[in-house]
Amino acid sequence: MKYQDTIEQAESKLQKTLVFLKQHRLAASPINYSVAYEYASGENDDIVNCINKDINDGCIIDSFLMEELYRQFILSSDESSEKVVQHASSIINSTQRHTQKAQRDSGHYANILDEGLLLLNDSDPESSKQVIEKLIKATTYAKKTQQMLFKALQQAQTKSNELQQQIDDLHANRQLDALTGLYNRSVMSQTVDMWVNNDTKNIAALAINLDHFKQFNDNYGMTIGNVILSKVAQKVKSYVSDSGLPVRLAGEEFLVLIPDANPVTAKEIAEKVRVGVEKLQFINAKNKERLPKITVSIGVTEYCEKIGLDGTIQKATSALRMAKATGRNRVYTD
Ligand SMILES: Nc1nc2c(ncn2[C@@H]2O[C@H](COP(=O)(O)OP(=O)(O)OP(=O)(O)O)[C@@H](O)[C@H]2O)c(=O)[nH]1
Repeated sequence: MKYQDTIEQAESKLQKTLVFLKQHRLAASPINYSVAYEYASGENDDIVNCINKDINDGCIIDSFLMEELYRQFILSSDESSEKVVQHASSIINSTQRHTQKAQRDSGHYANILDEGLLLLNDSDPESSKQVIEKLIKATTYAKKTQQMLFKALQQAQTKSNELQQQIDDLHANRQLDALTGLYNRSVMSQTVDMWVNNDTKNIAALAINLDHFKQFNDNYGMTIGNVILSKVAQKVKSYVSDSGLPVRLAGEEFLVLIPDANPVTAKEIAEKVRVGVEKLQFINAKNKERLPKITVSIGVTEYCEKIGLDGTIQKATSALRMAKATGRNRVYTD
């Protein structure tokens, strides 16, 4: 990021950033601050659009969202991509250097060969012997150059495999939420677009939310809360990742989208997830104390093209609210 503001401009943006953080009750952590600054300065359109949309939709601007925006629009475009690009250009430069040297050497070798063949003379064995010796020397040198080139190409191959791995990791990182390993919102939108374009029928939407999680955080702290959140997410994923797309929608809210699942199947899957989470047992690693049961409430609905993904999420969330209102730790289908 590069800012070339005057002191006055920077101060005004700082003020706006602090107001934003205060307004949304966000701690001034480095990540929250960076995203809030980008928003307040209005320079990062992606961040401005996402936050404005969430505000308009009445969504809470929490540190989870800030982290996602940071990873998606600040971190990814700066550090990680830069490292991969640097790595790629070092491979290309090194391979180019070796190839150019090999080209020069083989041109030189061809000249020596041409000249030598012209000078070979049956009637003058002594001069022919000298020519042959020169040719042997040049051949040995050319062989060495080729071996060096071969080695350099092998190294470039190894490096480019590493690079491919880095690119794959980077790609996966951009798709996954760091805490839970579930997919993020941008993968969700892309996947639903793809399903709709392919005429996929019966996309079930399950909105999943941990019950009384605030109380849990208050009693055991955010760090243990984070571990629980991640374990619950893994459990959810274990039931649906073969057939559907598990997404971390917001702080402690997950959404699972399952194509080709009629309402009966969707309800069955939701019930399996609910029971699976209920059965999880957590032990506090520090004092070996057994932690209270964690349960989830689940709202089930069906994707409706007329109202789109946002409308479908709202419908699933309404069903989830009914599951909460009717006692929690239950599945409600609309
Ligand atoms: N540890 C942790 N907590 C989070 C995270 N994201 C959101 N939360 C917490 O989740 C809690 C959600 O609280 P509420 O929306 O009041 O809901 P609840 O206490 O689960 O109550 P019900 O949903 O009505 O059952 C808040 O305390 C948030 O701070 C996160 O990433 N980690």
